[in-house]
Parts: sequence; C-alpha cells; structure tokens
Amino acid sequence: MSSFRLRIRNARQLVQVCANNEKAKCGPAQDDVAVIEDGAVVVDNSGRIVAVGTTDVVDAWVAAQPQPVTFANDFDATGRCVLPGLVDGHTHPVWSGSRVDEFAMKLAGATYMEVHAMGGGIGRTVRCTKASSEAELSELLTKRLDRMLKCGTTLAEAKSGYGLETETEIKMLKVLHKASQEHAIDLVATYLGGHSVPEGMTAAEATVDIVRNQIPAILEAQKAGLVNPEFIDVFCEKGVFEYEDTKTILEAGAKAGMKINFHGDELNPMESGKLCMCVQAHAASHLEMLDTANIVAMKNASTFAVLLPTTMYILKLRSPPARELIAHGVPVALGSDYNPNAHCLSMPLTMHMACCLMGMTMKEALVGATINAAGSANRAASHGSIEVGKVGDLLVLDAPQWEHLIYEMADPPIEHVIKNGHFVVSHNQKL
Ligand SMILES: N=CN[C@@H](CCC(=O)O)C(=O)O
Ligand SMILES: [Zn+2]
Repeated sequence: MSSFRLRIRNARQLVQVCANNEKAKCGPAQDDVAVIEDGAVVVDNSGRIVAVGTTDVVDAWVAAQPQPVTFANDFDATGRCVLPGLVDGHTHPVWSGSRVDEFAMKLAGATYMEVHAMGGGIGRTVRCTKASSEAELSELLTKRLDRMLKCGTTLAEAKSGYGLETETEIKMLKVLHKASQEHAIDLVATYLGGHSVPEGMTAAEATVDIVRNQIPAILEAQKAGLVNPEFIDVFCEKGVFEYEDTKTILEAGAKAGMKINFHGDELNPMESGKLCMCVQAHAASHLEMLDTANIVAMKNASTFAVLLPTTMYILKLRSPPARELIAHGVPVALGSDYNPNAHCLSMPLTMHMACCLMGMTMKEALVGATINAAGSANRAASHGSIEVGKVGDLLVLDAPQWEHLIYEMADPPIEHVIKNGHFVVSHNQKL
C-alpha cells in the first residue's frame, strides 16, 4: 500500500506559474503563467509535490503506481482554482510598540524623514523593541505570521533591524530562528543592523560597530545554532547609510557568508544599480528613484528587484520603474514590506496595488509574488510554483478563475491554505 498526504482533483484552473523549473521569470516571461485547466496534484508524506497535471494525467499516474494507493486527504476542487502558496519578498515582522499616531501625522502632511527627525519612525520602534523580551517579541511575531498565513503567504523573507546594536539584533534573529522552526510559514532571515543610524552615533561610527562587533557576534551565534541569517541588508539612503558606508557593511556581510539584499533608492537616487554590480547583490528593494542607467546595471548584475507598493502608497512616493525594469529583463519580485510604517500583511492586496499603482499586469504581479519573490529569497528551487519536487504549498480559491485573488483586493476568496500538503487555514466555516 502507498500512502500520500494529499490529492487534489478537478481544479477548474491549476496555476503552476512555472512548468519548466525556471528560477525566475523576466521580461515577457514575467507576463506568462503556466495554467492547467481541470488540474490535479499529489503531495507525498514528506510534504513534496510528486505529481501534477490534468486530472486525467494524474489519475493515470495514480493508476500506474505499483501498490494500491491511499490519500490522507482527497480533495475535490470542482469549480475552484489552485495556486502556489504566496511568497512575501520583504518583511519587517519582529517589533513591539505602536506607531498608529504617526499615520495621522503623515496624513496631515509630514514626510517619513520628518517623522523620524521628530523622534518617531525606526528610532521609536528600536526603543520599544530593545525593551521587549524575546518571549514578548515571539508572541507578537506569531500573531503576525498567523495573519500572513490567512492571507495566503507560505514563505516570507524576514528582517531584523530594530536593534541596531549586537544584543537586540541577536535577540530579533533568535526570535526569527525559533519561528522558522515552529511556525507553518517558512522564513528566510535577513540581518539588518544597518537599518538606521543609532541615536548618539554617526553613520561612520555605526558602520564600524556593525563590521567590528555586530557581524562577528552574529557569526558566533550562528555557529552555536541560535540564529541563521542568510542575507545582509542596509537602508541605503541620504542621511542614513550612504553609498560608501552601505558598501562597506554589505561587503563585510558577504565575507561572513551572507547574501546581499538591500534597501535602495527609496527617497533619493543612491546609484543602487551601480552598487548591485559592485557588491554582486542578490536583490535590492524599493527602487522608487532608480534611473535607466541603474536599471541596466541591475540587469547586468543579475539582481532581483523587490518592489513594495504599500510603501509608495502610504508615503505618496513616485512609482518605482516597474515597467522599465521588466522591459530590461530584471526579475521583479513583490513584498508587503510589513512594518510599523506600512502595516500590511497581505500579498493579495500588495499584488492589487502593484497592478493599479505600478502598471503591472495581474500575471506579472502573480509571478512577482510567487517564483520571483522565492528567487529573491534564494528559495526558487523549493518554492514559488506547483512543480514536482517542490513543497506542497497551495491555495484553494473559491472562484472560477485565478485572477479573483488579485481582483478582490482586501477580501480575496481564499478558501484553504495548504502547507506541505496539510490544510493549515480554512476560511469556509459558516459564521
Ligand atoms: N525604509 C526603510 N525601512 C522600512 C521602514 C521601517 C520603519 O519605518 O519602521 C521600509 O522598508 O519601508
Ligand atoms: Zn524594508
């Protein structure tokens, strides 16, 4: 007898996104998603996809198994759509305190940097986060991850960055490491000690502290199995860490074995494309102010662009050049940028905003929130599409075509969220 964890049959549309193991979709391919009409999929007991195709093809695969077959869960998706679990390419989910009053200040006309200069912004969240215990931060994080999961996210990149000194940065990375082992959502941790210049320090002094103290201490904690940051990040911005300091920090992180994924060109042009080339960045986020020369440089550096529509919306920034990035063949990923400034955990809403505010098509947005976001977090081999060998992370949509996931913006018709073949969220209970 062969037993499998899950079979889904008769899906009106099964949206694979990729059908040829692409590690990213760029240029015209970003506007193309693989869809199987009347689709089916089988997930084995290790949580991996072992068969996908039309229902007929998967039925034949089942019939060809040498032993009689059983399924712990055999789901009939008639009239429904099945998609890959969503991937959030950029989040800041570990923090305490509240900045709801700053939203009112911004509505009244204050800019992001003005709020920061008045003692709010990142500095305020740093003060609260330092004062919180690991247990408090874990509890807050778990609630946020639960909400993300309900919105369909099954993999998220997740940053530290509200410590800005060794002890609190390690505390945040520990909280992320624990959640990555305990929560259903898969996390890829990023060390962001260079998120802001700590009170009482210059950027140059903070750069020295990161390179000489924070990174070596994080490496020690990593060797002890307490933390596992795979990426290093810096907020490269005028008045924060500028080009040279950013480069110094990123290079030190790379030397310590971390891949590079930095915040660039959000409020001012910072030559982020040139920096991507220089440090061989894996990904760069925001990019609202990026010009053509820097787009070409990003393409030449094979760097993922991670665009964050919620932030441009809240801060009323100009749109990053999504169309030009795609036209130049840069793989565009999307992130919710969940943080106390942009309080959005939802990738369906993020995709909707990418379409309406950045001029992306729904297919480009879905690719941005699946395979390209997985690629930006170095998880394209395991996440971001429904293909044999990948994790059985799936969404079941109670809708006749997949585009309803984006079209229905704030309340998309996600009926089930499936992680590694297990049903982890079901929205179909009667009220
Ligand atoms: N721009 C820098 N960092 C975050 C905001 C963090 C905060 O305001 O707490 C971002 O990506 O939007
Ligand atoms: Zn960010």
